[in-house]
Amino acid sequence: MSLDVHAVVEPGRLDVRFSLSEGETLAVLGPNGAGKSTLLDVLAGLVRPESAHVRLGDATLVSTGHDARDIWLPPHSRGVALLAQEALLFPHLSVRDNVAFGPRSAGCDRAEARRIAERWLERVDATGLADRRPRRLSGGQAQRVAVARALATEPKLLLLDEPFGALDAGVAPAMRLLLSEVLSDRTVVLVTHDPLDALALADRVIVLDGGRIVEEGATREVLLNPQTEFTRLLTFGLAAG
Ligand SMILES: Nc1ncnc2c1ncn2[C@@H]1O[C@H](COP(=O)(O)OP(=O)(O)OP(=O)(O)O)[C@@H](O)[C@H]1O
Repeated sequence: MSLDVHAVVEPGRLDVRFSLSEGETLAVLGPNGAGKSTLLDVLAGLVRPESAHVRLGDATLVSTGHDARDIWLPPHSRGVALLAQEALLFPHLSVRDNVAFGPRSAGCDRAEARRIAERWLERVDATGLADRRPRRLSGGQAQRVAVARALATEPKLLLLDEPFGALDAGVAPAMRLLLSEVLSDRTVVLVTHDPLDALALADRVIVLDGGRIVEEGATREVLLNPQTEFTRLLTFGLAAG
């Protein structure tokens, strides 16, 4: 689904306008406090902007501050899934039931939800983990299950918040490869501190600072021709590769 965003949250916290075509991945970069998480929270429905117009495909998710007819879709009605830094699996459910939870909540019967869960566990190479409880998973395994859980709901928009942030450096490349496979043709907003994530996964990049977009464009264009000090430092050495 295409995404059109105009959102203003508190003075200086966020003031952005951008569009994303169906099937594109957008990486959001920026220094600490730039507004990256606030942007994801607005899209997920966890923060109410003062003024905003957010459309996902044909659906208006938020329209506030424009006229008397405010629209505010609650998080569960948006078709938006958020994958956070920590896997945040339900500890009392097996891996299979964690992944089946979304399809069940969306109205699938038990057998259908189980089939969907098993298909997604296979996609993320976690079939052998299906009967385990989350406490018996490594960080990398838990994050793969979290990817399956997020995608099993067939979200129209997937939000990724530092998806490798809590993983050991040795595990991150395998996760990056997995995501590059399962994210193709999906509409995705990815917050990251790592330019390699952007290069591997994103079609386009925006750089935020002080809540505003200070650079935007095709991934390579932005990363190889940095216009701000932040991006210059972040990508130092990339051009040589
Ligand atoms: N719950 C909140 N209420 C009010 N202001 C907040 C809240 N959370 C964050 N802020 C402020 O909003 C601004 C943007 O913060 P945000 O967490 O979105 O930045 P970020 O780019 O995600 O940073 P980081 O990389 O450190 O996670 C900051 O000035 C921050 O202090």
